[in-house]
Amino acid sequence: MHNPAAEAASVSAAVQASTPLLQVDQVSLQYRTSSAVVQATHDVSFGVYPADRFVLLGPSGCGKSSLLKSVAGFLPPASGEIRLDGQVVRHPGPDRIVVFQEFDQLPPWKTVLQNVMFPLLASKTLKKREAAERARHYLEKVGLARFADAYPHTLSGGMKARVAIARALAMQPKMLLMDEPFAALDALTRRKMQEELLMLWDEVRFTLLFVTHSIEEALVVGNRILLLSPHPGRVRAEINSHQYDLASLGGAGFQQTAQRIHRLLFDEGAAPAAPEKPINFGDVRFSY
Ligand SMILES: Nc1ncnc2c1ncn2[C@@H]1O[C@H](COP(=O)(O)OP(=O)(O)OP(=O)(O)O)[C@@H](O)[C@H]1O
Repeated sequence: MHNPAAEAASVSAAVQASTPLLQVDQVSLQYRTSSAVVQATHDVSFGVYPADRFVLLGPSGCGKSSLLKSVAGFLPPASGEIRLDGQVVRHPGPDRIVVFQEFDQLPPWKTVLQNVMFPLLASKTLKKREAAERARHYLEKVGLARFADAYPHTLSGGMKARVAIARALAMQPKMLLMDEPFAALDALTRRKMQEELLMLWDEVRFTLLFVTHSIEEALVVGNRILLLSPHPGRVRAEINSHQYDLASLGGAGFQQTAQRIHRLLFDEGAAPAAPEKPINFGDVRFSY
C-alpha cells in the first residue's frame, strides 16, 4: 500500500546516507619542531558516512594518529579542511570522543560508575541523577552493570577498555574515534574486544573512526578501510570490507584480501606511489 510518509522518510534517509558525516578534504598535516618541519600526511581525502566503521590502516609513521588527532580537533591541518556535519572542525568538542589505548587514563579514585559519569558532568551535558542513569545504561550495554561500584585497579585490561568505551558512548557523540584501542591487550582479549565492539555497534549504530596497523583487525572491525602509504601518509587505496567479521578469520577470501592489502601497503610495485585520482577496481579503489 502507498504510504507517502514512509516514502518521504526513506527518501530523506537516502539523502542523509549520501552525505558524509565527516569530510576530510585534501588534508596535509605537519609538526614544527625547533629544528625541522615533519610532514605527517599529504593531501589525504576521505568521507565517513553515518554508522560507518571507517578504518585508517597503514605502516607505523604514516600519519594515522595524526589524522585522528586532527579530526578530534587537536591538530589543525596545514592545508585542506575537515568538516563534521558541514561545520569546519577547529577545536575539540563533545561531538567527537576519543578512546585511546591507555585505559589507565581512568582516574583510579573514581568508581566505574563515577568514571562514566565524569565527562557528562564536567561538560554540563546532564545533571547528576540523569548522568548516573545514562552511565548505568551504557555500563549495562558493555556488560559491566555489576561492576558499577568497583574501582579501576580491580578490573582486567579488557574490562577497563569496556569502561572507556561506555564512557565515550555515554556522551552520545556524533563520532567515536579510537586510536589502536586494543593494541595493549593480549591476543585473546583483543579478539573478544573486537567482537564486543561489533556487537555494540550492531545495537547502537555509532559512527566509528578506528586507527590500527593490523590488517586483520582492520578487516574484522571496519566496513571501509583507507590504506595509507608510508611516511608522509597519502591515500593508497580504499577497500570495502563489510563482508568480513570474526567468523571470516582464516577463510580463503579473508586471507586473499589480507594478502592483497599487505602487497598494497608494503610492495612498492603493487600500486604507483603518487596518488591523484582514485579509480574503481572491484572492491578496491586504487589511487594513481
Ligand atoms: N608531536 C610530534 N612532533 C613531531 N613529529 C611528530 C609528532 N607526532 C608525530 N610526529 C611524526 O609524524 C609522523 C606521523 O606520526 P603518527 O603518530 O601520526 O603516525 P602513525 O601512523 O599513527 O604511527 P604509529 O602506527 O607508529 O602510531 C611520524 O613521522 C612522526 O614521527
